[in-house]
Amino acid sequence: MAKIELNDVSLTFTIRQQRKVPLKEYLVKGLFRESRNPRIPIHALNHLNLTAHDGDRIGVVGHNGAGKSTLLKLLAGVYPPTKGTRVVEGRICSLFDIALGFEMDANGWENIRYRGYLLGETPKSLEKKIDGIAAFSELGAFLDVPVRYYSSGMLVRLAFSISTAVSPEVLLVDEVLGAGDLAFQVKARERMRELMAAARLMVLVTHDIGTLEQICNRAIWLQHGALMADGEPREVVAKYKRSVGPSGAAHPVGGDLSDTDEDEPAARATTEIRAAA
Ligand SMILES: Nc1ncnc2c1ncn2[C@@H]1O[C@H](COP(=O)(O)OP(=O)(O)OP(=O)(O)O)[C@@H](O)[C@H]1O
Repeated sequence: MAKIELNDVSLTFTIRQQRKVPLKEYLVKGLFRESRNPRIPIHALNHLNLTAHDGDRIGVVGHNGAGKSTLLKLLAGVYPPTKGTRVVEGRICSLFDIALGFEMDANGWENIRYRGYLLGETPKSLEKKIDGIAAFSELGAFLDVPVRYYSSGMLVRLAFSISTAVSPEVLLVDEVLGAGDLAFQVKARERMRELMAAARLMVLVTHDIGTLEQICNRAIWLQHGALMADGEPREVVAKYKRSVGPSGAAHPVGGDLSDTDEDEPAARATTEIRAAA
């Protein structure tokens, strides 16, 4: 049985206003002082409650920076909640940032093994799947070459072929359908359809409302990290669309930057971005 249970979950990132600066500038400008380089909390998720069970196919909608990807990463266990509790039961398959984390000096075959083990395969179970993974990637002789020499599209092919060879119970997907070239996309879509049908529980982040309404039986709408609506996809999407309005500029993008955070964030991101405060 697969299950997701988020109880009053909040996730706050803390960033610094200044980007990375040379040591000299850091000392001369006194950037070590809190007042000169203040911490800025970004409330990416705000007091979220969500329960999902077998059979739920949840589509997540919301503006840029609403917290959709952060929610997926929290469900996958990449980020712990700053506040509240997260329970996810079932074997998780995460389809986001899939081309990251390869061993660049290892070849394709070796990377299939490394990643397969990370996904919970055993040497025995992987042996049965490895030829299928290689065939799906269509990388042929390139599988003997260190992945450092792959193009970005070839890396995506390999990553997608491995990640989708498992049988997930909880499938977490973030706009992955644009993977690879045109020929690969056709195959990838078919594979995704099979995977989604096989998963017990799915959470899909997408800006493609048509796909969401086709695939999902439930939708949630996030705005500045808060849950605005949860229910039947058409109704939730209609509410989201109404909030955007005909001009398309109903609310500022990004997470909530209001300075009302009382928490010491558990997930402090090291980031070089200059906060657009
Ligand atoms: N690693 C990080 N460090 C600091 N802030 C972050 C980090 N990741 C996300 N954020 C912030 O958290 C907020 C939510 O970001 P998230 O990526 O979850 O949005 P999203 O809804 O997926 O947006 P989009 O539709 O643009 O992909 C944003 O304000 C973003 O700036």
